[in-house]
Amino acid sequence: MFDPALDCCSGSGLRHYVDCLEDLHREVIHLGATEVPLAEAIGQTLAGDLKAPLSLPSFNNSAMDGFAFNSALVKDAAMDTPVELPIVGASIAGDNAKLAQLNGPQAVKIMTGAPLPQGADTVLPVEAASWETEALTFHAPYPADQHVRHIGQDVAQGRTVLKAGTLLACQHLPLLSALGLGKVAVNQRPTAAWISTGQEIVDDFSQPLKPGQIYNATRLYAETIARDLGFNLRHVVTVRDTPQDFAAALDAAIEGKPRLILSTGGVSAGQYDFVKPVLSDMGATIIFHKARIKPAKPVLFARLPGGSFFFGLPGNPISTALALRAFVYPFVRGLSGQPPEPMRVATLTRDVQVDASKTVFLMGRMRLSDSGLMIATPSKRQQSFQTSPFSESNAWLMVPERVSELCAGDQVHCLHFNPGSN
Ligand SMILES: Nc1nc2c(c(=O)[nH]1)N[C@H]1C(S)=C(S)[C@@H](COP(=O)(O)OP(=O)(O)OC[C@H]3O[C@@H](n4cnc5c(N)ncnc54)[C@H](O)[C@@H]3O)O[C@H]1N2
Ligand code: MOO
Repeated sequence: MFDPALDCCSGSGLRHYVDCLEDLHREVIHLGATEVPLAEAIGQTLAGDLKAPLSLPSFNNSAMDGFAFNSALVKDAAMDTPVELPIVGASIAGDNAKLAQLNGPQAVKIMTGAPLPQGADTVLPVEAASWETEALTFHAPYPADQHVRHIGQDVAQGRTVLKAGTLLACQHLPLLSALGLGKVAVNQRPTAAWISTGQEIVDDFSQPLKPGQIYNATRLYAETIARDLGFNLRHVVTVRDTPQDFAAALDAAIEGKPRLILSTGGVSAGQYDFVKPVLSDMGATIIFHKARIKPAKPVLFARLPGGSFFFGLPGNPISTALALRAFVYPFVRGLSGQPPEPMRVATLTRDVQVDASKTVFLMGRMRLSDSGLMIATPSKRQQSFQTSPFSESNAWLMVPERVSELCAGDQVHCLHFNPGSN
């Protein structure tokens, strides 16, 4: 007999998304900092403020190929009283012989980036100079401080150049490289193990499918998005969906002492949905199971006896992707010492109707309109087995509980698939 209280789709008795986020937040343990080579630090967050160990530039130097001299020497130059400065040498970038020094009325040839000789205060570009091999001739005064790049004009030594928590990206590399920072302290990223479950799942794409089999739609996605979601996937397996196979896979994963173990499938209500009983048998603490959301309703979060955290991601590919983005990512951010992610807001381009009994995440596309407004268009197809609308989308548009309809022009909160793409 149909019992509305047990109706899987009614949402009653399931945990509110916001309560799940609070549960996750409560379990967060800050993993601390680690020093990594600069190139590896990209995509990670700084553990502390980064101070400049040297000034940039670290010496006064020329911004042009030309001649360096002291402007006071030519202050009285005029057409009928020209001033000649003998050219006594050259300052070349990287030539660390002796820093050229000017003694009295002299000039030196100087190359872009070469140190400004002592006694010089200005640079005349070669195209603007009247010169022969031996001397420069001035028929007019020339101002001080032309084409000179001063010590610290980019960065002063000791200055905080990047704040703790900054997500390091490629644009930081020229600065950090110029400062010679070969290693930087970043917040540790959690390590993770991934267990795909299901006897129907085939990982080898060269293998023709037998009746009832399907290719693994989420393993490669997980392996690839892990970096952007802030964790290092170290151990990846696919196992049959029996309690014994899953328990063995879990034991093997635990041996590697990952901070996170993520599995797909087996968390719903069917007879093969063995994840929760296996976890309970091994003494895990189930922190939540099933949320008032769509998709990914059966998502499960637990603490394992050895100290790892476990996420049971629902097996439908789109549910797996949502659970990774909306549950695993906020937790990983916390582990890595980052504050909660501010959600982005966009203007809907069309009306949507949703089930108001749950928080609904819609696949869609966010983009800047021609007028510079962030707009979001939900896909017309939203089923959790549908990988093709997902492939056309770049964000989840979140419609909170108790909202059954949003209209074109309304604001909607969005989670970009790739959190680093802001
Ligand atoms: N009676 C009920 N049935 C279902 C409920 C429910 O509440 N009552 N919830 C549905 C919802 S919602 C979801 S989501 C799924 C989640 O199920 P499981 O996590 O237990 O996952 P499976 O049953 O193992 O698989 C579901 C579906 O996804 C396919 N799958 C699994 N892994 C992969 C993979 N790596 N690549 C591609 N496809 C995958 C699997 O073949 C199934 O079709 O349960 C609903 N059922
Ligand atoms: O939550 Mo399931 O993800 O609706 O298909």
